[in-house]
Amino acid sequence: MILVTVFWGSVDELGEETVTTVALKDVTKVFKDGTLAVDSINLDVNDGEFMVLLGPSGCGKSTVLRMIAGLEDPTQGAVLLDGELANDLPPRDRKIAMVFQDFALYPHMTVGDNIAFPLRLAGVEPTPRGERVTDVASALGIGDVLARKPGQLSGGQRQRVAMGRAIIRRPGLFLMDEPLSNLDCGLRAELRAEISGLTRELGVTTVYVTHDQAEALTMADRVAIMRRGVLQDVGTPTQVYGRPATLYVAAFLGSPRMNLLEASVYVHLDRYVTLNLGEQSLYLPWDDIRSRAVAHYHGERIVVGMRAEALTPVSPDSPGDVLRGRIRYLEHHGHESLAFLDIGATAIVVDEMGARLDNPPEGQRGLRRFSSVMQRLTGKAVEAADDAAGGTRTSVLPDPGRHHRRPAELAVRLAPYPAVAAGHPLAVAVRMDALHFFDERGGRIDVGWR
Ligand SMILES: Nc1ncnc2c1ncn2[C@@H]1O[C@H](COP(=O)(O)OP(=O)(O)OP(=O)(O)O)[C@@H](O)[C@H]1O
Repeated sequence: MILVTVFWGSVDELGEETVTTVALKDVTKVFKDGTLAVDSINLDVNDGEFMVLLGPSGCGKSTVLRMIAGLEDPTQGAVLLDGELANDLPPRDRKIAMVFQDFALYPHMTVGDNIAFPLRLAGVEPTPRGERVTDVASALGIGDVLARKPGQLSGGQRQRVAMGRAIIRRPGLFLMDEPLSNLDCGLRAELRAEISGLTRELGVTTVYVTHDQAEALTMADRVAIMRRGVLQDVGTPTQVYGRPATLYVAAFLGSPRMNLLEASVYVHLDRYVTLNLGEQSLYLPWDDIRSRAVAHYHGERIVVGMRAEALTPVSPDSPGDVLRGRIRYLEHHGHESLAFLDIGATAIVVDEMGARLDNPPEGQRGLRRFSSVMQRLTGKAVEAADDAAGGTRTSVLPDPGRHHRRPAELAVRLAPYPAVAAGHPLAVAVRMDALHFFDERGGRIDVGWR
């Protein structure tokens, strides 16, 4: 573990003020060839925060980072650094340090000279420069390779040198673009702990780009999840994992992936809401506050999400919220096994293009019709439901792209050496409070939205 005991504030090595906060206001980037890379993004990164931009390849993460660095101009919107409009500020005046995926070290210079380079450029005298390099290198665990050239280093060492060069001026804002993606798995895990430890210890604001959810969830104070230029969700790892704002985020985060099942909704007023999954149903009790929000979809299809941790194997005759099926196949992962269960349901597979249930167009009319029936029947209850749904549905507009369906294979966690095998029947208790609900556009159906 890297230990740095000096507190680094918002003044850099040369005593210059540094930037510590970033705000993006309706930032859009359209490239010359017409590619819409970033679509009206709003994001605040707070002082000292470790913000991770997460999303698949091509979703626009690097373009966001490059706009913060000043390497790309936004087509529209404002990039604010410490609250000041920075759209026209050249990169060198932004007081930001950046680390890239390919390290970008000078091959002909020694490690020490590489790390010292920003200080040399700024005219710092050799003696203080040398002392500073020694401090930083020993903090990064590369004190013994200062005389080597980058070509004589391992990938992990090269990445540490790149970090050293970036932090030597004690920046207030640190941008990192997939800094670990060229490293092997074990080293990535080691370095991600080091990087997040180091940046926290330094109190430096960090924006970190990755497509690796494990990196995002373990390192971030907050994660911003992007898809095709659109920001889908922003929150702490617990928030985005525990209450994903969109179907896409639900499908993207977690391993095994969240089970996403198509369900038809039927309301039995004052009793429960039936979630018909095909051959089996789950029942959301009416006194569960979420049933009011789900009830809006009476007669329609929604998506019910359940992570493997919401499912516990039970004996086949167990009462309550239980799904029964047959094991299609097992996957052994050493510390656990996963069983994939045929339960006679339909899975929604969210592909890169998007997710949408092709509800009949009259679906919305059905909803309104149902609401008015509810209103007549219950009066107040509908107002509450309306409030809940209106006030809590996410404002994110997921891209209504395509999805596909296939027979569901419900992922269930089992012990490492389970007593069951493919073909065996299995029953699982469902933790109803751990279910997620999404509408036909991929937006979350919820109450008490964060
Ligand atoms: N200079 C450019 N001209 C045209 N299109 C570009 C340019 N740079 C990037 N793009 C496009 O903009 C979109 C977003 O690219 P960006 O590099 O920001 O994605 P990313 O999420 O960082 O992906 P990756 O993880 O693969 O680096 C992609 O469709 C990409 O092809």
